[in-house]
Amino acid sequence: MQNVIERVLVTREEIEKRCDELGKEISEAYKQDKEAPLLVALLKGSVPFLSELIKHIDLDIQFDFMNVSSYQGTQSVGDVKILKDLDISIKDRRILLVEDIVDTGRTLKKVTQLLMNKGAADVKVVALLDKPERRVVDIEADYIGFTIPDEFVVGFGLDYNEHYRCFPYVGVLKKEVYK
Ligand SMILES: O=P(O)(O)OC[C@H]1O[C@H](OP(=O)(O)OP(=O)(O)O)[C@H](O)[C@@H]1O
Ligand code: HPA
Ligand SMILES: [Mg+2]
Repeated sequence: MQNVIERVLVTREEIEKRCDELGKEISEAYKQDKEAPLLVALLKGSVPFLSELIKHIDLDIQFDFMNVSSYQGTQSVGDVKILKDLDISIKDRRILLVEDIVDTGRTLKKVTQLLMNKGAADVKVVALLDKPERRVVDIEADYIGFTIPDEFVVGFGLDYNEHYRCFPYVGVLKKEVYK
């Protein structure tokens, strides 16, 4: 275990197994549609999760990326800025938003509203992690990988100031790293 990690919360094997389950659920939910959903992944944290999840979705899905930023270090700054918009038109498309974590919920709320305003037929959310104790806005993901306690986590896409994203598991960051 890397020495900045206090303890591992979710192992690589648990993530793979859960992505398989989520992929099957999602495939089942959208299988009657004429057109498969467009997965919209939020850069950068959701990239490892998107990569694992799409292996398990048995539909002709497409994916695209948006980049919004809301965190500096371990602090949510409240204001969600759009740094990169979508390339593909989402008018009348069913969207599945792919997130690494729902924490305060501000990012999800803002992006969901934005996609609806652009004319999406429907927006659902799949999140690898959910930290419900930290929520400040009323929003929930439709598909959740793991519910975790109120601790700052890194790995499998999640960073602390752009570090530790590439750990293959999700772990609690030692407080001495950021205090
Ligand atoms: O529920 P919230 O409190 O809004 O927090 C969740 C969001 O914050 C992080 O993004 P960040 O801005 O750190 O971008 P990143 O994915 O590039 O790390 C994370 O990846 C989520 O998108
Ligand atoms: O616990 C977290 N870790 C990394 N990034 C985050 N963005 C929101 N919560 C977290
Ligand atoms: Mg981040």
